[in-house]
Order: sequence, then structure tokens, then C-alpha cells
Amino acid sequence: MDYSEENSNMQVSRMRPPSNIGSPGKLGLSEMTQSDNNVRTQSKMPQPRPIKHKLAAPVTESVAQRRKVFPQRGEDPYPRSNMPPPQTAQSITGGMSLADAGKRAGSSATYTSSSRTASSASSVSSMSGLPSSKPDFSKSVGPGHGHTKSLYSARGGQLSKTFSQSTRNRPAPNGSRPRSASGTRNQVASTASKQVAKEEWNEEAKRGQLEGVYADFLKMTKSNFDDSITTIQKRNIELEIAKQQLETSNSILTKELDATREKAQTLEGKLMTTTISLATSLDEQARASKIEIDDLNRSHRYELDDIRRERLAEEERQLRSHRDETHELKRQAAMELQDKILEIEKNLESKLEEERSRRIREVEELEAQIQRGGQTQLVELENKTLELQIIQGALEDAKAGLQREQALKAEAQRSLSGLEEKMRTMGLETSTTIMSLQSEVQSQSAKIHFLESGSREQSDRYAEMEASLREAQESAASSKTKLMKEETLRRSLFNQVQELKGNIRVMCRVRPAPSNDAEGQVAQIKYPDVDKESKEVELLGKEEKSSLGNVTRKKYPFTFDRVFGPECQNEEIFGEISQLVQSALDGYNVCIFCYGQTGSGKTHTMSSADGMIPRATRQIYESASNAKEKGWSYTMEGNFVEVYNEEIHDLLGSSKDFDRKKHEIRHNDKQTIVTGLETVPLTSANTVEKILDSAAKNRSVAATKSNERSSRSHSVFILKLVGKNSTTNETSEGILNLVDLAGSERLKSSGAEGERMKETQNINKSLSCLGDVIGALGQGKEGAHIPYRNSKLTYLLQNSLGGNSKTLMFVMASPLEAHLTETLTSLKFATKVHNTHIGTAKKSRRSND
Ligand SMILES: Nc1ncnc2c1ncn2[C@@H]1O[C@H](COP(=O)(O)OP(=O)(O)OP(=O)(O)O)[C@@H](O)[C@H]1O
Repeated sequence: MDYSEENSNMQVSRMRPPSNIGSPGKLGLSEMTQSDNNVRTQSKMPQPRPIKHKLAAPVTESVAQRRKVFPQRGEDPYPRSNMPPPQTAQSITGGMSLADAGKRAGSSATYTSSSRTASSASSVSSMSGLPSSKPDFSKSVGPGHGHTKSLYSARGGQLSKTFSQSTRNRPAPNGSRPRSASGTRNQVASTASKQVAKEEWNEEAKRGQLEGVYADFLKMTKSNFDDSITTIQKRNIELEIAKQQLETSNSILTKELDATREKAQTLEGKLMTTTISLATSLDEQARASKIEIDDLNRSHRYELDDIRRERLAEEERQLRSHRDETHELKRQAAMELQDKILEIEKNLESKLEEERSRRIREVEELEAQIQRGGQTQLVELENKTLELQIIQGALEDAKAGLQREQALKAEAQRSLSGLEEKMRTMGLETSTTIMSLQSEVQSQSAKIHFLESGSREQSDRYAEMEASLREAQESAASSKTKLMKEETLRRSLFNQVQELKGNIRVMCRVRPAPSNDAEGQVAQIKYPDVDKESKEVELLGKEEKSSLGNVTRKKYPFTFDRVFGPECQNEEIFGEISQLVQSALDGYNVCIFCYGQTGSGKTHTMSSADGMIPRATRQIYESASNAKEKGWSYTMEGNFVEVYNEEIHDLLGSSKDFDRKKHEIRHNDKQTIVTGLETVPLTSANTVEKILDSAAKNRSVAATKSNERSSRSHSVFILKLVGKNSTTNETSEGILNLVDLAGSERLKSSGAEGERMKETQNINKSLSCLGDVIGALGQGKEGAHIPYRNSKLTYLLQNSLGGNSKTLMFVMASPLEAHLTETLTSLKFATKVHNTHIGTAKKSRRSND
């Protein structure tokens, strides 16, 4: 390469060539090294191939960073650990500290590789004309690159050595060139300028000198070049070695990479196998787990089912025991209540009885006393009168005697005076006679006096007796009045007892089983308190077989005001209701009805020869006649009707008129009037029997499946009782309704069809209306609507059901197992009625006072 040629194209440097060319110092070598690097780049020296692609980037980054000045890179002068150590800088600056160098240069922020490069490049280019913009290999592999350094350090100490050498050979920064280098250069320049000044005028010499200088410079340059070439060759060798090392390491690394890849593949294979086996085992595990979960679920379900079953059984058991307990408690409470009521009743009854018997006793005693007193007094009076008469007679005799005596006395006195004269004449002989006569006169006078005093005593006694007789008569009159009052009190106390018993009372009667087995088996019916109060009845349901084969029977316990077993006769039953019948006489509206299915014994209880109707009328007659003594006189009249298919028929009329004659029910001033009815006055007890006979003939009887002689209508016997007390001027109006209801069996069990079905429907409708009326009355709301008008039966009984009346219901039960369902239905209905409390009854009684 011809450098002179090259220089001719270059701009002429105004700088004087260094005079000290022949002794190239460290600086010159250093600068050349930099230039050589550039030259090496120009001569297409093989660049060290980046080992890894990743290595290229940090190099560029390093270059870019190095191009920045400190202020651009921040205040930290050593942003990276690969910056040249301060010691190196110090050595470059000739023992001057970096801070000192900065101060001298006037800038503290020019210590950058780029400035160093630019300065060295420009100095070299200005001297050698080499382009300075070529890439600098040393920069790319220099110490500024931490990664590279570390890599190279790892690969071999030689390469590291080369780099450090390269670092050491690097020129100092432009602004802080070392004193030695600049001094040398200045010395050379001043020496040259002195020589030029001396030989200014000697051009030849000057040219020769210049040529010599130039030749020296060339020599120096050449030697410098040679040195540089040697260095470069050495460096080249080093680099070759480094390249070989790098290639070796590259091949090792490639091998390692291959091995690693193989390993990776193997591992991948293994991983795949492991993954597959794992997946398989996981699948198996999942399947096993699923099966296990299924098993667990199933067992859990079974357990749950068991627990649920157990819980249900437990709940049922508890419920049953609770129900039993509740029932027992209720029963006990009811029993206690009933006991209390019974006790109160008994107390009241006993008190009443005591009071009544005491009063009666008193009255009887009084009457007896009066009678006794009167009689004895009369006897006494008679005796006294007799005595008086005797005394009067005696008195008369005494008076006559006295008169006689007086006449005798007068005669005696006359004879005495005659005698005195005689005595006087006769002397002393007659004085004794006179004395005796005087004593006789005195005795006679005393006798007269006595008789006179006895007569006064007798008349005093007579007056006394008359006074006591008057007293006795007055006391008898007051006792009679008291007795009347006692009767009124008795009635009110009796009514109180009735009220305590309840204005709606329910009694149950179980009829006896038929003698033949034709009607089927007898149901199991128990009477738990038959020996005590006879208020309970318990039905045992049909046999039920549980899933475990246990045979059980359901118990149906019921409690009423009284329960009559099959052996009870009508007489005993009437004993219980006779007091209620008495209430009708006392002015109350009384309603007694029999309820129950067909054939359960309603008609037998109510209308048979010794049923409630004949017994009630008989009692009423008796009571009415007894009440006569107490001043009461009664008029009684009866009606007998039937309600059939919501029509009223007069049972005392002609059956032919049933369809022709329409009867209407009217309520007038709390009285019920049924138009067009035959009213029969009850003048004797036997009249009732005639009435019953006539009614029985007329009564609608139809054959049904349930009972061949079943009554298909409700029959109502109405007895009006109007009483008047002539003594107290009181009046009373009571009504006794004795109702024999139609059979209550359900439509389904009756098997009725056609006309019978219509009958059954109507019967059921009116019975259900009766239940509604009782239910509405039981609610006890003042002014509440009571659905009397919903059926003919309830409308007819309007004044005998509720407020102003006393009601008694007989629920009749059949003992047959075939009738168990119907019996239960009847008893349940009766229980509802029994649980109803109807307000206090009021008697229809007026006082004329
Ligand atoms: N307590 C009893 N003692 C004896 N026999 C009875 C008794 N109760 C009912 N009977 C008899 O049972 C049969 C049916 O009785 P009853 O006619 O009184 O039943 P019922 O309920 O009035 O039927 P229906 O609703 O059809 O009028 C009759 O033969 C009756 O004599």
C-alpha cells in the first residue's frame, strides 16, 4: 500500500510532523495498535465467529453504551463491572488520578471508550489516513464486554491475556492525554519548528531536511508498521489460537449441545413414557377412585336410607308416644275436669238435696207441727171447752148452790134472827148452832169464791188457746209461702245444675248385638270406666298387618257425658234425661235427638213403648199434677211431624194429605208455628200412646240395603207446656222436642239408588246442616249468622237449638264390625258436638206481678 498516494488525496494536515519519529514511544504503538485494528478490519481479517447468537447483542449494546458520555449514562462512572479499572486509567494518565485528569481536561465526563476511540482514530487517521469509521474488533471483544470476558476467561487464559494487553495498549482519552505523551510530542514539534526557523531561508536545506524528516518519519512509520505487523501477527496467531480454542470449544459445545439434545430427546421420550404411564396410572387411579367413590356413595346412600328409615321410625315412635302422652294428658285433664265438674255437681246436688230435704223437712215439720199443734190445741181446746163447760156447769151449779145457799143464808139469817130472837129468848142453847151455821156459811162462801176464781182461769186459758190457734194458722200460711219460694229456688238451683252439665250434652248408646250371627261379627268395643262414671268408650279398629307380619288394631277412644253399654235399658237412660224433661215444665225449650246410622237403635230409644217419648210425657203428667199443690196448673198440647225430602208431613194428620198439604214454618215472637198441623191436647198420659201409634203408621218407612225397616225421615215430637201459678201469678212456656233423626249412613255404604238416593242425599244434607248450626252456635259470637234456614229440620228446631234451649244428643252405635266405619263417623260427629259449648239457656217465664 502506498501511503504517500493515499496522503495526497487527504486533506493536508497543518500539524507538524513529530520530530521524534525515530523513537516511537509507547504512545505511538498504542495509537498504531488502534489503527492496526482498523486496518485488520479493512483487510477482511476473519472476525471471530460469535459462539452463540446471543453473544452478538451484548456487543452492540456494549458499543452503544461505550459511546455514551458519563452524563448520558448517569452519574455512576462505572455502570458496568467490565469498565477499565481506575488503576489502569491511572497508569495510562501517567500516575495522575482520574479526577486530576478530568480537572485538567476541563471535563470530568470524557472518560469513554468512544471518546478514546474517536481520539485515537482521528489521530491515526490524521496521520495515516486510515478510515476511522470501521468496526473495531477490539471494541467488540474488549474488556468492556462482561459476557465475552467471562466466556473467554472461561475458555482459556491466553485470550484473556490478549484482551488485557489490548486494553493496556489502548490510547488515553483525548482531553486528558498523559503528560509524557503530549510532552514528547510537543518537544518533537518545538525541535522541528526551531530547525525550520533556522533554515527558513535555505529552501534546499529545508527540503532536504524535510525529506530527511520525512524519510525518518517513513522509517519510523515503517518500523512502527513492522512492529505493528509483528504485534498483529502475534495477535493474529493469538487470535488463531483463540479461534481454534473457540472452534474446539464450539465443537465441544456443539457436541455437548448434541449430547444435550440427545439427552433432551431421551428425556423427552422418557418424559413421554412417564407421562403416558402416569396418565395410564392416573386413569386407572381415577377409575379406581370413581369405583371407590361409587361404592362410598352407595354405602353412604344405604347409610342415609338406614338413618332416614331409623329417623322416620324414631319420629313415628316419638309421635306415637307423644300422641299417646297427649291423649293420656288430655284424657287425664278431661277426667280431672270431669272429676271436678262431677265433684261440683255432686256437691251442688248434695247441697241442693240437703237444702231441699232440709226445707222439705222443715215444711213437713212445720206442717206436722201445725197439724200437731192444731190438733192438740183443738183437743186441748175441746177439753178446755169441755172443762169450761163442766166448770161453767159447776159454776152454774155453784151459782145455783150459792143462790140456794144465799137463799138458805137469807133463810138461815132469817132463821138466825128468829133463832137469835129465840136464843135471846132461849139463851145460850142456840148460840152453838148459830156458830156452826156461820162456819158453814163461811165455808160455803169460800166454795163460791173458789168456784168463781176457777171460772176466770178457765176463760183465760181459753183465750190463750185461741191466740195460739191463730198463731199456728199464721205460721202455716207463712210456711206455705216459704214452700212456694223454696220451689222457685229449687227450680233455679236445678237449672243451675243443668247449666253446669252443659246446655248441649252428648250421650252415647251402644245397642246390643243381635242374637243371631246373621248380621256378622261383633266389633271390639270397650268401656274403660264402666265401674266409675261411664263416660268413655273405645273402639278397636279392624286388624291390620304390618310389613313385619305384626297384627295390630287401631284404638279409637271417645268420651261423652255418658256412655250406655248394650245391657242398658231405656229406663236407665231416661233416668239421665228426666231432669232435662223437667226443665221443659220449668219453662225451657228442650231438644233431645237421636243420631246414628240406620238400625243403630234410634227409634227403639225414642219411640218404642218404653222409649223417651212415652216416658217423658208420663213424667210431665206426674210433675204437672204434683205442681198443682204448688199452685201450678199446666196445659199441654202435642204435634208430631216428619221432615221427609225437605218437606214437612203431619204425622197426626192423614197420610193421604202428605203430598197435598203444604206446611210452612214460621217464627213469631220466639215461638215456632207450623201451619196446618193437627194439635192434640194431652189430657192424660195415655193420649201419648195413641199419638205414637198414629205417627208410627204414617211415618215413612222404606227398605234400604242397610235396614229393612229403616226410617227415611226425621220425626219430631213437639210438646208445648204452658204453666200458670195461681198463687204466685207466674206463667211459664216450655217446649219439649223429641227428635228421631233419619239414618246417617253415607250414600256410598247405603247403596241407595233412585228415590232412595234422593232421600239419602236429603238426609245427609239436613244432618250436615244440623252439624253446621251446632258448630256456629259453638263459636258463641254475638249476633253471628246461624244457618238455620239451610234445612227444614234446623229451621223447624230454630228455637230449640241454641241460646234459649237445652240440647241433648244421643249418638247411637251399632256393635257390629260391619258397621264400624259408620259408627266411627257417627262418634266423630258426636265428639264435635260434644266439644261445642252453647251459651246459657233462658227460660220463658213471666211473672204477672
Ligand atoms: N237397645 C236395644 N235393645 C234391644 N233392641 C234394640 C236396641 N236398639 C235397637 N234394637 C233393635 O234393633 C232394631 C233396629 O233398631 P231401630 O229401628 O231403633 O233403629 P233405628 O236407628 O231407628 O233405624 P232407622 O234409622 O232405620 O230408624 C230394632 O229391631 C230394635 O228393636
